[in-house]
Amino acid sequence: MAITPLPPKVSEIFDPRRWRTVDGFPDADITYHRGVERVFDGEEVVSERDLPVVRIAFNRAHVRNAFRPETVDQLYRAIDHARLSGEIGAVILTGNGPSTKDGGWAFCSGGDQRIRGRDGYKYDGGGDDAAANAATRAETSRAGRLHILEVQRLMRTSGMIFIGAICGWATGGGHSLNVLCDLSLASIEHARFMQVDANVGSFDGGYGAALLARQVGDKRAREIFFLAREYSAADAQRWGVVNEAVPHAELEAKALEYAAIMSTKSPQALRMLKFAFNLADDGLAGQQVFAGEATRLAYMTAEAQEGRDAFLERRSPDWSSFPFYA
Ligand SMILES: CC(C)(COP(=O)(O)OP(=O)(O)OC[C@H]1O[C@@H](n2cnc3c(N)ncnc32)[C@H](O)[C@@H]1OP(=O)(O)O)[C@@H](O)C(=O)NCCC(=O)NCCSC(=O)CCC(=O)c1ccccc1C(=O)O
Repeated sequence: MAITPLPPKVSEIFDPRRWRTVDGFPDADITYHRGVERVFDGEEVVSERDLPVVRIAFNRAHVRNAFRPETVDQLYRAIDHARLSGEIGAVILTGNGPSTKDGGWAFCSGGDQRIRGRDGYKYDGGGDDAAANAATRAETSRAGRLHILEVQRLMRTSGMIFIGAICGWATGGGHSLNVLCDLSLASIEHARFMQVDANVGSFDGGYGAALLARQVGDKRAREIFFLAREYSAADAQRWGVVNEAVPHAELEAKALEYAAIMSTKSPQALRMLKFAFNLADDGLAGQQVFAGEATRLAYMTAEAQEGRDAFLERRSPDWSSFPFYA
């Protein structure tokens, strides 16, 4: 059993003793850690075991954790890595902080407005002029310019449970990411919510608006978008935008507690429940995700295996031992 070095403290409320750095992600715009249980003998770690939880955090505190295309690529890659490992039940999505510039905290303030061009957000070096655009077009079109929406879909279709740990501002696309989280916690002292999309000529008319209306009710969702007024962690809890408002210092510990509780539950049951909650709102895409999992379960039965074996053995399938459940 490997014992890994304690990671650097990436955020004021990040506890290095409870995490290890995930190898292969030397990204600057996000940080990515795997949860561990370490047993200490004084200062010395005597044993360590991986837990089924990861922490993915925006790491651009100087701009209130606004995302640029590179951030979105890195975020997508980390989530996908966790998903494909088959070892992760919960993802804590948060922001590192505070800003060394002014001490401000942010979960995420949405798209980085400094690199927003006429047709979307630009990769580094891709300005609004034709020459720069030509140079970056292939890269840009590969990943998509509003590809935070791809992250939203990945969050929705992955069986992992996303826990938003809202440590500061959640605005614009960051507000939407909180809406997308399956569960959310907000820092009483620092979490602040404001759906500013309409201030800057943007509109998340997908999950960001429709799912919000599911959570807070239609009139309240319209108020949040149309008036773009700031609201607090307490408001967010009262309105159903987050599950709990907790003291800032306890935010990440509480998120880990949620993950630990869920790790005592059946992974299959949690996955099927998540997809069942999503099904109606996601239409046929939601039905496809739910049905995909149902098919996976069916493949594990003797009945489905009889169908496969009969084909491979060039005989008629014998269904006689399988009941008609009704
Ligand atoms: C977040 C604020 C309310 C915080 O206010 P305050 O604490 O007073 O701090 P400031 O002094 O304003 O900011 C500190 C520092 O950070 C810079 N900054 C903050 N936010 C951004 C940002 N989003 N982009 C770039 N830079 C930002 C700010 O300029 C300061 O820098 P200095 O150099 O120190 O001056 C407040 O900052 C604020 O309102 N920020 C802007 C929020 C915003 O407009 N967000 C974008 C909304 S639009 C969006 O997110 C679209 C996203 C998207 O891709 C999308 C597209 C299509 C469909 C769906 C989506 C989707 O929403 O997902």
